[in-house]
Amino acid sequence: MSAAPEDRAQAEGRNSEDSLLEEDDIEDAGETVTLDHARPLDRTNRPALVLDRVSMTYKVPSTREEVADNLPWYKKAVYGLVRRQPRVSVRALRELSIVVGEGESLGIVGRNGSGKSTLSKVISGKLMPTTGEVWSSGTPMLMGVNAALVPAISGRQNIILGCLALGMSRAEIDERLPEIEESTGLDTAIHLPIDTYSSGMSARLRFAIATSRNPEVLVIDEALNVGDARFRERSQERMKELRDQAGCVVLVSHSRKTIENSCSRVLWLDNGFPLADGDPDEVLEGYARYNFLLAKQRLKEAEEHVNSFRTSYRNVTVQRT
Ligand SMILES: Nc1ncnc2c1ncn2[C@@H]1O[C@H](COP(=O)(O)OP(=O)(O)OP(=O)(O)O)[C@@H](O)[C@H]1O
Repeated sequence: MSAAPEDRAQAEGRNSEDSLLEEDDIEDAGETVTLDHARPLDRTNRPALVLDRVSMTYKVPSTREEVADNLPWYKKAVYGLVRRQPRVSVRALRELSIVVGEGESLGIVGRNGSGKSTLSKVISGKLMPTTGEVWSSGTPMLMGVNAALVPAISGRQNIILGCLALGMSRAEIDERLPEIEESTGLDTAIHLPIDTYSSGMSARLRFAIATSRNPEVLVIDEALNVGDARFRERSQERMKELRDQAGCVVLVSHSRKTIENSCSRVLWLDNGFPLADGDPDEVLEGYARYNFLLAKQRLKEAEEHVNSFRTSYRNVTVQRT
């Protein structure tokens, strides 16, 4: 284990603007995982990624009048003086501890605003968690739909730039360039400026750049949902290769098919809470039923359904040796 962002003090103020589930309802007891390289884990392979009591609370300005009304007089005065809106805490991630083993691919599902992107940013180090620590066996790489590409230059030049940004030497890039170009499947379009590309073509390029280095921990946020059947097949093959090379993949997606085809395990988040973590068929089935009940406005049944998952979920306990 190498990377360990520092523990940060608990954020002040714990009032989320809307919360479906209460924190006290999450049980803390559960499996214990020991961070010791010499001893392999029972349940997983060696850990590639460990999240230890990670949570994330954003502080954001709010125009909601009750927020301002409920402030003590001195805070009202301060906000009035600096003409700022009062801030509220949005709890994007409640306390979460998970271990992802080498060779595993973890899918993350959940409704809009459930904390998936926040989690992917925390894992990849783009965002410092409010509490807790993230440990990984290598530097995690986040590949998102918005990964930066330079529009005016060709696909090939973007590959070179992207690989330089990933820390590859020019000689290494020259050696691997034909293989990376081939993996995009873009053929002669690789020589055209990428502002002429379709979104699927750009997605292929981003995927090829991000996976060119065999990162030990690859975090993919939605990027596989675009592209045609051939691209999806290629990307699944590549993800399998990455997993086989003892890395781990974390994939955020709204597409059940993408998760089904690519993941060996699925984490379901709801309003920042982990509801289930396990077999893809089981978790995806539960999530699909929840969405079905919500869509049919069968809210009581939906709540009972979600509660049955909530009570069966166990956070792991991470111990250091
Ligand atoms: N930069 C930010 N500042 C303040 N609040 C944020 C920020 N990013 C996300 N949030 C809030 O955190 C919560 C979780 O958002 P997040 O984007 O992680 O959810 P998500 O599951 O990825 O959603 P979606 O499926 O819609 O992409 C939401 O309530 C959102 O409003």
